[in-house]
Amino acid sequence: MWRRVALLSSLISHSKPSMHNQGPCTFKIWESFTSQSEVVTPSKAAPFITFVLGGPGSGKGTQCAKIVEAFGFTHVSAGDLLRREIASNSAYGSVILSTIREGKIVPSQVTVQLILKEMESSDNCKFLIDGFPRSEENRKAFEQVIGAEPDVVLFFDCPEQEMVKRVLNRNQGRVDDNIETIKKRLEVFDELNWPIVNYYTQRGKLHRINAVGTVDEIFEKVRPIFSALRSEVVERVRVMVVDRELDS
Ligand SMILES: Nc1ncnc2c1ncn2[C@@H]1O[C@H](COP(=O)(O)OP(=O)(O)O)[C@@H](O)[C@H]1O
Ligand SMILES: O=c1ccn([C@@H]2O[C@H](COP(=O)(O)OP(=O)(O)O)[C@@H](O)[C@H]2O)c(=O)[nH]1
Ligand SMILES: [Mg+2]
Repeated sequence: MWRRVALLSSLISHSKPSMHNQGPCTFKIWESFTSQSEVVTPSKAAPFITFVLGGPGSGKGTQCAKIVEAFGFTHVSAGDLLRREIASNSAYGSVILSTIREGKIVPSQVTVQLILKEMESSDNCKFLIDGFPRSEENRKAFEQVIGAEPDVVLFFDCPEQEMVKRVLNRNQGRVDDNIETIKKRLEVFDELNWPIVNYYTQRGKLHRINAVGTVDEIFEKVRPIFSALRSEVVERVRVMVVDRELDS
């Protein structure tokens, strides 16, 4: 059974009170992390979700900003949420920091809760989830909690050499933008990314984009994907609003 649940995000000790039932895109969350089902049936009244995959420095964040501007999605960067968690001195902060320093993957439970909390605090119905999932375990945890699969998955495919160059020039003061951590991140990416790519390819959801070229050249490959989806997104938003009105 579907039911609206008090938020998983409330499991995070410092989290603010839930904003669910406030925005037009309030959505239903699967009751627990422990659902046994592997493939979860998507709900019509679910937000429109795009996963944005790609190695470190492949241009995920840069392209997300362009998609937000052109198509009005809300950008949810998993990495930014984790860094915010570190900065806020939360209970998980030190574990997250050491995990990021080592180029490893933060436990799904933490990341999924942060993403859901961010989505639930938004009035929007269409989201870009940037830099997530980073493992099959991430993917399963998210899909079980939200009770749906993403609608679209973008994969920015970029040669390692180019990714390393971009990360080393990023200049955002990140603890993981150094050559030692980048090597580890690339190893982790190479080990864990391909099963996710294969899974969504089989499900007909994956768009592989060659991420070499200028930012604008790459966006011209991204734009038609979202242009083609426009009516589907509009319909989803309509269903979500009707659902909320019926619920209230
Ligand atoms: N197509 C591109 N060509 C050259 N540099 C880029 C391109 N796209 C992004 N960058 C730069 O590369 C760095 C990494 O980009 P970013 O969007 O942060 O990647 P990711 O989120 O995948 O790690 C940033 O400094 C960004 O300005
Ligand atoms: O779902 C996620 C997203 C990020 N990270 C951690 O946060 C780091 C930075 O992620 P971000 O997406 O910001 O890096 P980018 O790929 O954009 O360089 C990663 O290397 C991981 O250690 C994670 O564990 N799970
Ligand atoms: Mg990024």
